[in-house]
Amino acid sequence: MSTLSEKQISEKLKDLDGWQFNDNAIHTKLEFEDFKETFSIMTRIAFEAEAQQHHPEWTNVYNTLSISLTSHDAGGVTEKDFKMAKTIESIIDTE
Ligand SMILES: C[C@H](O)[C@H](O)[C@H]1CNC2=NC(N)=NC(=O)C2=N1
Repeated sequence: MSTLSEKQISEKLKDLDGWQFNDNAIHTKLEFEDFKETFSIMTRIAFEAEAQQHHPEWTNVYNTLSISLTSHDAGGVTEKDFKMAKTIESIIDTE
């Protein structure tokens, strides 16, 4: 899959709340009630990531979760990253 241009990325970011582009990836930082809720969401994201064969780079500290998405195979941001970001948003919205 081919990488998106910076212009395409900023257009697509308009459909996503709280995501930014820098360092060749799209990023968000989320905050939840407590560790249990955060890790439960991470588990759901993990199953979806496996299904899409597209895995986040992430850091969890207690109730915060920082996520970066990039397509290593392609060397930049692709549609796969936006698909995963949308999936993450839909998982969060059902909480
Ligand atoms: C073979 C396998 O599908 C690839 O290595 C996948 C796995 N998960 C991946 N996840 C992410 N975020 N980027 C990739 O380029 C990627 N490649």
